[in-house]
Amino acid sequence: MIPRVLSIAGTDPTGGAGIHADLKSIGALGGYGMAVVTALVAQNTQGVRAVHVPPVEFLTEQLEAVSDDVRIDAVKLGMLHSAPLIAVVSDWLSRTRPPIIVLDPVMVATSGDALIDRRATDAIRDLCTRVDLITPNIPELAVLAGATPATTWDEAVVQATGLASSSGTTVLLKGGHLPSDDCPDAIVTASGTTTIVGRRVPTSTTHGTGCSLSSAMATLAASGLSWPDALVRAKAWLVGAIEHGESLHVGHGNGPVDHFHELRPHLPGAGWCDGVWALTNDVRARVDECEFIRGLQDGSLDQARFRWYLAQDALYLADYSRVLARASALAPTITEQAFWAQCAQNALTTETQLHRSYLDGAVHEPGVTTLAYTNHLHAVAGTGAYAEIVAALLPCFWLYADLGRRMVSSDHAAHPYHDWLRTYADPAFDEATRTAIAITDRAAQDAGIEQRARMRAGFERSMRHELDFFLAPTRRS
Ligand SMILES: Nc1ncnc2c1ncn2[C@@H]1O[C@H](COP(=O)(O)OP(=O)(O)O)[C@@H](O)[C@H]1O
Ligand SMILES: Cc1ncc(COP(=O)(O)O)c(N)n1
Repeated sequence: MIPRVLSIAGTDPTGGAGIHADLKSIGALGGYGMAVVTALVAQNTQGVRAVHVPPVEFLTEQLEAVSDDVRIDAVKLGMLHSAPLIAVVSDWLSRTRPPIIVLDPVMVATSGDALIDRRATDAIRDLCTRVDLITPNIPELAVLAGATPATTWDEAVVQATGLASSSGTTVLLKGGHLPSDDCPDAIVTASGTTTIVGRRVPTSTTHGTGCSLSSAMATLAASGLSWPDALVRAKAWLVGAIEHGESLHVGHGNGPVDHFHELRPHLPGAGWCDGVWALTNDVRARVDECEFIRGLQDGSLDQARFRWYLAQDALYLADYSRVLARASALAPTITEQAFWAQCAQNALTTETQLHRSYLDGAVHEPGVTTLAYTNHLHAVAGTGAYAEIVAALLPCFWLYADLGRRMVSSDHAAHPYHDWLRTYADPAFDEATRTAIAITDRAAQDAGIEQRARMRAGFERSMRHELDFFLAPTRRS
């Protein structure tokens, strides 16, 4: 039988928490999801902006529309914003008596914003006595236990045991908020504790984890699993969802988890590069605005500044070529090895030839900006894996191809920077950039979460060095 699970909760228009997370979790664990909305929340991965609570009579209408028609196997209770809403839900629960009720006593969002009003806390405490499982996080447990937030797992177990005794129900104690390297959870009753160990994923994509876990527990219990067995399954699923959250590229704050990661092993992990490219939009907007780029485009750039830039760029390219050669040395296939070797060669010939035609072979010293960028690339090449090296190399391809494509409309045969503009608008350069992106996407797909975090850091750092490189000619540093 497919369990019919009803979430009674608030909304999250970005789809990561509240009823949206609940419906995804219920579906991911094999249930049929339904939802009654308690509150409309204008929120995203960065925080809560506003909460609108429809009249309580309408909450009753929604609840009855479901229970008049559908046999409900489990209910998950999420954000219950105020005491009158809790009274309506409580009354409906007494009348319909669903076989399984899980209460996630949502009080504060991961962003730190309050999600219930103060008077609702007492009503939640009362509701705890009427459900089968309560899933508080550490701060919520402290409120319900009338204590200060636990700072150790043992202290949290004591508080959870007290809550289980006083409410006469089972508590799912969650270790997410404790400052430890692991991330245990436990099923706690007045008579004992079953701890399920878990590893902590080093990520900020944890928006909606509490919502997701509680609805997963409701679904698994409705499928016949005991609370400890349900927790073992839910936790294995959730840790994977947390690990895959970053590849969704949703939002700039605490991103959501990937509820359906178990459905996707067959799909290519395309899109990693698009995600990090979008994360650097602000840096590239500053590149577009800088005096150097504007002058290059309309031809008004001072020739001396351009020559200074080219001298630095020639020095940069000599080092860039060495790092491209390192990517070639580490490439997993002959095709990729040949691609990077060709790029290393191109950096030394085509582009430095262009420079020689402007620079008359004069010798120059690298500026601090040039050194900072090449030091970064050499550092990645020295210690990083292939995936990290290609991610750090990519901004130089992509930014120039993007600029070349957009600036070509200003080019003409008599443009003072015609050669420069033509080089980067060359379709062959665009093609090489697309290959570099495809290689980096594939490398990201094979990388683990920590390596992807390093790839992202290296990509972002290279992009900031690109911006500095365009700012440097104006400062001559
Ligand atoms: N970084 C993380 N790595 C692995 N599991 C985590 C991480 N953060 C939270 N969890 C798990 O997510 C679930 C929700 O935990 P928690 O953050 O404590 O609650 P809430 O989301 O309600 O604040 C728990 O199972 C917890 O162990
Ligand atoms: C509508 C709603 N309900 C709950 C949460 C808590 O989210 P989390 O699971 O991250 O604590 C939220 N942000 N929004």
